[in-house]
Amino acid sequence: MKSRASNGKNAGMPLPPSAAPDPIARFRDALARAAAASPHDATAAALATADAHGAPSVRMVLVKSADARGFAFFTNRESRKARDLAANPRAALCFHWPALEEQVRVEGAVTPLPDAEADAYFRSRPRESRLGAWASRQSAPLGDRAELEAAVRAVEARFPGDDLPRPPFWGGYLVAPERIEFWRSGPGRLHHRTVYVRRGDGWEVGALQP
Ligand SMILES: Cc1cc2nc3c(=O)[nH]c(=O)nc-3n(C[C@H](O)[C@H](O)[C@H](O)COP(=O)(O)O)c2cc1C
Repeated sequence: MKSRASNGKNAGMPLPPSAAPDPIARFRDALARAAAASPHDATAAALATADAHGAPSVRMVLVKSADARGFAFFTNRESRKARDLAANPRAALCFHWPALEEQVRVEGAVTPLPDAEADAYFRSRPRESRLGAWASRQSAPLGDRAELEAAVRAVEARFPGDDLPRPPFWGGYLVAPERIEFWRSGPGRLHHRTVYVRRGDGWEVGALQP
């Protein structure tokens, strides 16, 4: 079977400036191109964490911002990923944009985002999502679905108005990148890989074999 990423669609296309000194700007450019190229949410990324014993786990998250500080996502702070991050505050993100035949990998240390930022983002979410955040003890075992629906009704009763505050167990995390790799497909699987490694205030840029 021919993989989507092997058809050399990007062959002959000018490479983005591989020596671009700012990988965050390059990421934002790629994200904008991905958002324009496909109806799928381009901010979706696989988030890999590891527990105290180094055992990895991975799941998708939506990366809500990427700037000089890092890549931000929001979640339940008692979830499995949050427990991993408490024990081992490092993570990796992987974005894949099939329409572009591009991938971006990010690795770095993780810190919780300030509560004020989590409050601001939580307020921007639809009421249903805010109710769900309150009702779900994310990653805990679920007896049956009715249990969850009852939890939603209990939250609705507790907060009848539109003013639904952020649950204390819900918040954001920031992955401060130490390494960012841009991959794009090339002909004959001779793909293009450019890696940026944090060096002090700047970035060291290099190429990797495909
Ligand atoms: C496309 C996509 C985006 C998701 N975004 C988030 C997110 O931003 N935050 C979150 O907590 N879970 C998100 N999820 C659910 C997670 O993948 C995961 O099921 C959940 O966070 C529990 O993971 P954990 O038990 O490893 O902590 C998303 C799932 C998908 C498929």
